[in-house]
Amino acid sequence: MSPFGIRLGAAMSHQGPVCVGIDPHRALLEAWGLPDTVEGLRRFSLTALEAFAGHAAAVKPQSAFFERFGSAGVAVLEEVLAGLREAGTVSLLDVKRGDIGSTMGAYAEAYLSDGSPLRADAVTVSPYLGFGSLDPALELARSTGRGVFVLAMTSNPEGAGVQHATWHDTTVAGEVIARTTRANAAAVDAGVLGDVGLVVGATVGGDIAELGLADDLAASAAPLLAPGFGAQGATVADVTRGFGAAAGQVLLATSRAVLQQGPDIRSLRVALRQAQDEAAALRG
Ligand SMILES: O=C(O)c1cc(=O)[nH]c(=O)n1[C@@H]1O[C@H](COP(=O)(O)O)[C@@H](O)[C@H]1O
Repeated sequence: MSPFGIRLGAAMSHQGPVCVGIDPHRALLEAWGLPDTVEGLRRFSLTALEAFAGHAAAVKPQSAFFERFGSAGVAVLEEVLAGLREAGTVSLLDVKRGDIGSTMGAYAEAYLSDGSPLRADAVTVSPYLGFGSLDPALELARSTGRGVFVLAMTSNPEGAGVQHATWHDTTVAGEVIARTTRANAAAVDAGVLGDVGLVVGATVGGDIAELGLADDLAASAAPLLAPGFGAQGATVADVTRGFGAAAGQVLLATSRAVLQQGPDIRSLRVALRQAQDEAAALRG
């Protein structure tokens, strides 16, 4: 399998830089006329899979909405991940895991090893136990052609209290970006997207400018997963303004704004296409 960054970069060029989420909220199940049960979850998820697989650069199931139903819900998540693999669509599993290194190794095996039923092309990880605690995930991802997305500047307003904090003359977010740049050294030299991505909310463009981090983001070779587009209010213009030189690395993430158009598959695809048309402006 070629490296994750290369595969994602190709998919973004081919389909447009949009990652569509599969977030089976209780309210969305209801809006789709489905019961809030495992069977409702399965019908929702397989409909979304059919609508999006092969039509988006990446699809991002949010684990919490599946875990809510216990092991039967996790089995549906496995089914979705297998469907994405079969379709050749990049899967980003949103689990935001982070733990001490030895336990992080077990999370890495769960999501990034070749034999695991929950394997995805990439997972979201949290660096707040120290960036170095993520090493087992970074190493396994690299060796299996997979990737990770490290939380750097999240889309929620509460994130700034931690992420803008200063430590040894740098902000926590700045340190996460610097460590990611080092982890992506080979990709930086080659001028391609690396296997270590960053999560930078589409809503935080103003903060990026204020903290002076746009050039650092651009130099990191990190694909930038940018949630907050659509339901959380961010627009492509916000991203273009705030991300500056890094806008070309952005993979816009959107879940509810598209899913609200279901359950009709054609309507889901139209909403996805609309997001992709808007996002095209990011690539110049
Ligand atoms: O890692 C994420 O995907 C993520 C990071 C972040 O900073 N903000 C954020 O909203 N997300 C996720 O992105 C999705 C956004 O969903 P919508 O607001 O419905 O588009 C949800 O699955 C969130 O958990």
